[in-house]
Amino acid sequence: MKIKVSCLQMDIAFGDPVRNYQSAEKLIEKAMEKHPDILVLPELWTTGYDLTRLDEIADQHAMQTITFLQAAAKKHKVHFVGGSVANRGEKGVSNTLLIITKEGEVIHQYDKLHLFKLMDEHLFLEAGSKKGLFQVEDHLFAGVICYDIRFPEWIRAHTSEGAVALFVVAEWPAARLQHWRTLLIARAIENQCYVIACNRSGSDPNNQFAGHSLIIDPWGEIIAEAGEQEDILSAEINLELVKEIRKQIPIFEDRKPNSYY
Ligand SMILES: NC(=O)CCC(=O)C(=O)O
Repeated sequence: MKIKVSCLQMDIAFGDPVRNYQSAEKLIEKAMEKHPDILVLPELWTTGYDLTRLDEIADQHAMQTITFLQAAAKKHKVHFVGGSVANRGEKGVSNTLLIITKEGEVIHQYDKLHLFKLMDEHLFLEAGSKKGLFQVEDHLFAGVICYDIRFPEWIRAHTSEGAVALFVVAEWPAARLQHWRTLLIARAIENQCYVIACNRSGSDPNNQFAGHSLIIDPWGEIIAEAGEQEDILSAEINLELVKEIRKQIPIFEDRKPNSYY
């Protein structure tokens, strides 16, 4: 089964949701020229890391972003791994990944588990606890957020339940571009899954971001990579390849989890 995915590597206006919805709308229109099945947006794309102003700009139950993505999904008949948003709920603000089908149904919301202290997330955000597994047209996928890729056991918790592709949404700084590329390739090889990783471009008052969104096959080969600037990165993924590679080197059968801890 072949699926076309596109990452919207957008520049994010700091603390300005109105501008960011406008930018996203334009990028979505442009991305649809290539007729993708799934569109991916970056982390915290409506606000950026303007965490000190979350009282003003966090999205109440993510409703504004959900409504925006539902309309786009139905208009273009495309599934969304809709990036993450600063989502104000009952217990505070979470960094929430939104999965919306082409029919406009919200099928999963994943709250980032590992909060990144270097960018003050622990001071302003609540950590989640549930996995990012979701199903699109009979395929089991996983969605995680940025710093989560440094935790191989968290990714393995998803692939050992059968996930065949890992979607990563990120605001990853250029200062650690080498980590970004190396970790994503490693997660693809060790889990024998596709990795579709959408980073942002541009800068905010504290960081220059790396761009370099990546689409990596289950053998660890990069099949598409963006540069530093705002861009749309597209590729076709072939989910049969996951089955073939898992058969050739059966790591999921060969694991010895009882000996690991
Ligand atoms: N937004 C993030 O989670 C950034 C993670 C990061 O930069 C890292 O090095 O890890």
